[in-house]
Amino acid sequence: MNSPIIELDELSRTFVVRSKAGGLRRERRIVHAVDGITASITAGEACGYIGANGAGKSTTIKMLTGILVPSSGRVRTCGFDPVPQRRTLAREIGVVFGQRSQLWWDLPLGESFTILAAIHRIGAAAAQPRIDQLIDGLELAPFLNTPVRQLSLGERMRGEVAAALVHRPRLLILDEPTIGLDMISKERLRQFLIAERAQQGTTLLLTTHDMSDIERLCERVLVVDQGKLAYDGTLDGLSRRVALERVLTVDLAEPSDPITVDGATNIGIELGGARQRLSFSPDQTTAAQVLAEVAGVAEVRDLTIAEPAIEDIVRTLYSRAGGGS
Ligand SMILES: Nc1ncnc2c1ncn2[C@@H]1O[C@H](COP(=O)(O)OP(=O)(O)OP(=O)(O)O)[C@@H](O)[C@H]1O
Repeated sequence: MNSPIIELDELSRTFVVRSKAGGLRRERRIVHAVDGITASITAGEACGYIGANGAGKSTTIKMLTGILVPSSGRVRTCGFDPVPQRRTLAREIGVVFGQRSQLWWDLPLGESFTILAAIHRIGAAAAQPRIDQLIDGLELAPFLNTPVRQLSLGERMRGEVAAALVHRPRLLILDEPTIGLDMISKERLRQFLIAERAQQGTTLLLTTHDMSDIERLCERVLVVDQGKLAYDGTLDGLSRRVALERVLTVDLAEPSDPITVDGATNIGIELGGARQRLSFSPDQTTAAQVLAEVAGVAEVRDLTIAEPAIEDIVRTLYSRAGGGS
């Protein structure tokens, strides 16, 4: 359990971007997509890799999986040098890109799994129990004969996860696995991943813009900003450091004067007082407590709770650290 499965040592990747600068002139700009990241992930861990758009997450994953050559520094994945040893590495890892498919679009979903088993040189007798296990865990039985292009996004994503796990990889890398999914599909996928990890001891590395993915799946978070590592630690530690407010929005049966509640600030009245927004710090009170107090003075018809956005977390982390660089 203690050997590192991912080792990044001053890992960097730059891109040269050329853009028009008026007339025939072209400007040459260097983008430091990943800028000296050092981190080590131990076998069996579940890590979230988060950051704003363009922070460098996908570029890191491409280097980890051997798709992209680092400009400098070192990366080892499952003990291999990913680019030269990409084929060997492919037997040890599973990768799911939320935006890209590894399934055969025109083939029935079930056939993709058999083809993938053959690609990984797993005999039919050994592959079938594993495929059945994945079909069962991801509730894929109703779609096995459906061509992939006819699947809904949620069904396809479950298919993608199964495809990435047919060969029992030690490391599963998920790039935005829940993007575009409804709440129920997200939760199903998360529950499966929790169970898979418990049963197989699979290491998870996932990028996401959804903090609930991190809360449910990961005990460790790495925050990347402008290619640099801004935080590496527990989610609790991150929340303590950033301590971002949550916002409870309540729709009331009747318009009301501004409601005041201990430990929360009323930050907005809409619909003539029928909708009110209360901001609170999770360090000081809970959503349930705030809601109970509101319900004590008005009848609540509906409510939503907004979690802090990853963009806000990164911005706050940096402003507290003195701006980063
Ligand atoms: N092939 C490329 N050529 C030029 N620039 C690139 C290339 N790939 C990435 N970049 C730039 O590198 C930076 C990091 O991009 P990357 O895709 O790794 O970010 P990300 O954190 O995955 O973002 P997102 O959350 O939007 O997917 C961005 O500024 C991006 O424009």
